[in-house]
Amino acid sequence: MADIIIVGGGTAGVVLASRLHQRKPELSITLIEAGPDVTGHAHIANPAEAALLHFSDLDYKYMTVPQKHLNGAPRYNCAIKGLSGGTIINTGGWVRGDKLDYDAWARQVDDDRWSYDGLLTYFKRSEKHFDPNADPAQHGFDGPITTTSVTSSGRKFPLRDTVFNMWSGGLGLKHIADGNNGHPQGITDLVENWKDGKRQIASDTYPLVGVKVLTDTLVRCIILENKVAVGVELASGQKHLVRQGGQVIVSSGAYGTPKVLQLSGIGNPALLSQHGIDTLVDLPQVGTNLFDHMMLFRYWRLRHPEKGLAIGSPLFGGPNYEKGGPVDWLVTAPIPAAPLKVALEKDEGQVSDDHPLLKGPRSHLEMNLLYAVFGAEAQGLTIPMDGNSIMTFFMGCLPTSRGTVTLGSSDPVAPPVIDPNYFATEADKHVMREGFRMQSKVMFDTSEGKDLIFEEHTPPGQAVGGLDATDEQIDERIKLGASTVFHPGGTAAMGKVVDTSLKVYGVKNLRIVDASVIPNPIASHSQVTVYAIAEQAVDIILKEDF
Ligand SMILES: Cc1cc2nc3c(=O)[nH]c(=O)nc-3n(C[C@H](O)[C@H](O)[C@H](O)COP(=O)(O)OP(=O)(O)OC[C@H]3O[C@@H](n4cnc5c(N)ncnc54)[C@H](O)[C@@H]3O)c2cc1C
Repeated sequence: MADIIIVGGGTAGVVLASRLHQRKPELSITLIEAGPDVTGHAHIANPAEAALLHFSDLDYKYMTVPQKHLNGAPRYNCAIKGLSGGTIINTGGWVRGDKLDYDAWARQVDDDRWSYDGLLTYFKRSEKHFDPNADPAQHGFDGPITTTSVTSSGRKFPLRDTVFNMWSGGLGLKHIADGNNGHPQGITDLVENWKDGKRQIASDTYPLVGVKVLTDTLVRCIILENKVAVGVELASGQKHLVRQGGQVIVSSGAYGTPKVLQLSGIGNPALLSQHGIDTLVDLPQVGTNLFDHMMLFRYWRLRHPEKGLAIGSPLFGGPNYEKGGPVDWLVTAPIPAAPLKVALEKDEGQVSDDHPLLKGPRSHLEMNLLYAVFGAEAQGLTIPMDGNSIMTFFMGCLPTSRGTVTLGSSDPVAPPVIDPNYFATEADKHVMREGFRMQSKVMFDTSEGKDLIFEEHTPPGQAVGGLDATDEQIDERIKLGASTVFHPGGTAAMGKVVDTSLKVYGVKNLRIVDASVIPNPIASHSQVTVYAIAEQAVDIILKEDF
């Protein structure tokens, strides 16, 4: 019998298992992962090959239910089945986000361990920061995950200065030297967790030697005896038990964790009974509160592609170009509070100026410009990656739309029913329209943009997205083309499903450690937060229980 069983060997599960073993080798830890060990897989080391993993055997290939506010169309939501989880496919953006979001989280659950300062030790513990001269109060230099910036990798893209001037001239934003110190608003070098241009999956950076790892092993449910977790049952029917006083930790990701809980009889009785599952713990918030970041790509034809400005041109290439993404700058911006307040009031009734999304200013939008084109077919466009075009991206960082993850069946192999309810609120619509307009301004209304861009590739049947685009025209573009940034969270939220020590309410010896515990969206990409949650969980578990 194990001391600890971890369900899900993804990002959080691997960190937990590795660190718990490192800190207390006498603990017997079993890590159970539904997918395979991907060591040596052909398409993983090179980040540029991630596209080949989408819709592969490593992808759960989730589709959402038809999205009411996106023309009734479902959306593809990739999630990875394999030891190391999302780190097998993710884009490597290493983005800590905004201090204010973590501080709001801590205030909401009344526990400073989840504030920015409370998590800082763990942000630092996970990283080996690329700049040895960076502020040691903010950065770690001997953690497992090597980070790199555009500058530190030696990439020098031809449009670097032009694009900087577009963002700063168009939006009035300033350069910031460090975008990962909790104050990201401005224009900063993109930071990624590539090491010499290669992917670092969680199980490479956090070794699992000494941990009992079961791969290709799907957990059906947690075994509860009188509301105490005593082990897990596999889809095969086999059982794995923890010793008395041992612990089960669910780290199955924002889609997998609520599914495992619900299959275990922990959830909303009305929903569980639809699948013949007896409710053992009445916890209706399980699987609610799903949030996700939504984004829109836009595509732009270059005026002078012969200068070799983008991937596909034979002239685009240079020292170290393979060391990271074809991007220079990450841009984080607030939006004006007054019109956002009007939108929020349509959703929530009267709100005060102290509303969490108004006071700050908060980091509402993230944007960048890529010297590449991909994904255009989702908007009905055919744009070859031949160096003639580039693309931009913007993401609404603090969505207020909330959705659900529920069971479609009591069969553990069946996918969960995912309804992110994208674009449901007036506030989200307002923020996305602002993002669209900011990009139009940068591309059409700065001297650098006018020199650079010949025209936008407008999706068929859509109005040209010029400076005078109406709300309705922008909404149509978003309904057609918006998609996930693959940052689901919140489905076993702290304060709703788990307490601030990550313990499931109403159950003994059961914790959750993964993206599902984050109570509200963070203006970041989620891996930094997930690594920090797992690092902090190790301290909490060892202090409180072992
Ligand atoms: C395509 C893509 C691009 C991304 N890009 C970025 C990026 O650039 N930057 C960034 O910060 N973040 C990015 N992310 C998000 C980031 O990778 C995730 O937020 C993070 O990996 C989530 O970690 P997790 O531990 O919560 O879940 P996961 O890493 O998803 O791990 C969950 C694991 O649990 C396993 N599991 C589920 N159910 C069971 C079960 N019943 N039994 C056994 N095992 C089970 C799964 O197979 C999986 O391995 C991206 C994600 C994707 C999919």
